[in-house]
Amino acid sequence: MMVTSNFTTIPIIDVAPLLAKCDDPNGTDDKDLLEVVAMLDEACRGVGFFYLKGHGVPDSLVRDVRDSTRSFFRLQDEEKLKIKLTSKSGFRGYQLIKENITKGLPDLHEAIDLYKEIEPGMYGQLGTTLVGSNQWPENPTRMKSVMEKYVDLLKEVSRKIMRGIALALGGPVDTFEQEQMAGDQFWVMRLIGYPGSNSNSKNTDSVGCGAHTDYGLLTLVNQDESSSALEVKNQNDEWISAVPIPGTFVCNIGDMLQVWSNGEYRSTVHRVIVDSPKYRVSVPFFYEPNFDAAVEPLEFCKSRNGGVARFEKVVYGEHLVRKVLTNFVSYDF
Ligand SMILES: N=C(N)NCCCC[C@H](N)C(=O)O
Ligand SMILES: O=C(O)CCC(=O)C(=O)O
Ligand SMILES: [Fe+2]
Repeated sequence: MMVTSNFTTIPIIDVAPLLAKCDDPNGTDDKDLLEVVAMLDEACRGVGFFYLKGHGVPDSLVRDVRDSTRSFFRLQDEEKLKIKLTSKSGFRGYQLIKENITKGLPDLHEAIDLYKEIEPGMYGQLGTTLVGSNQWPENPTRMKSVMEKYVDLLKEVSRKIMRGIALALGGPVDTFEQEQMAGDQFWVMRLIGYPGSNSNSKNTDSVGCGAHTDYGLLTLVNQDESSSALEVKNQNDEWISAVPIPGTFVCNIGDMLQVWSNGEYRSTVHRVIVDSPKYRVSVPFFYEPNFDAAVEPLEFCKSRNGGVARFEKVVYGEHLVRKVLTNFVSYDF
């Protein structure tokens, strides 16, 4: 298939046939499913981003996730800081505007960081930085139950998309469900609020989140419908806007899938530009490999490239912890 990396649009993929049939032992020959697989292959190869349509997550829940996030960020700082993110909280909790840094510059966003629970001793030394449970606010009271329900549904959608991606890469359907890969997958979720800005130029006052790639397998972004802010970089260094499309998630490939696919699928650089006076809420869910997965190019991907590995082996948890430890102005709190 043609690799078109100077994309100017982001494809929309209706994954309903894949979700319906990917767990059925005979379903993977289905014509509609294979059509989705072909579209995934093209999108992951050429763009690294696509809109996920037909995901089956109820719109009321998708909205509730954004609305409860918005109500929390409307509270006074004093209230929000009751669940402050610290090194002692396993980097879980609330961070103020400009406390998160990307490439050395503070980002114009506030956020709550959530991770799958890690109990003391799990993963040995590797797990210590993120040991803990998530911190939930008193208000809105429904936040915890809304988010936990949402995480459960998004994990299942993501597992099925990864089945489609496994087929798209030419591997067995359950490639990523293997015990040592993402059979006991980790997850991350960020509830993010971007303050409105009057800046209409793309200067440092308008960087909601600096240019970066995501760390794991697959990201599903639930963004406000009314503000366009997420931008994706193509190979000509042009920024393509991922305008919100109601009823869809923006979906993109993370660093670990880039490594497993031996670079056939890229973790594409993206950023968030805040140049509208309107407050924007966005909630990315990150579906990740096992915390302790050792990730290296898959044999069936490498073989298409003369058996040459384009990436070195990386342990996902080490990659994540390295990022977390450099993501904050000061984590000595
Ligand atoms: N868990 C994920 N993928 N989070 C993405 C955050 C990207 C911004 C972060 N400050 C950075 O510099 O990476
Ligand atoms: O705010 C967004 O829409 C995306 C944020 C993002 O790229 C991230 O948190 O990794
Ligand atoms: Fe991102």
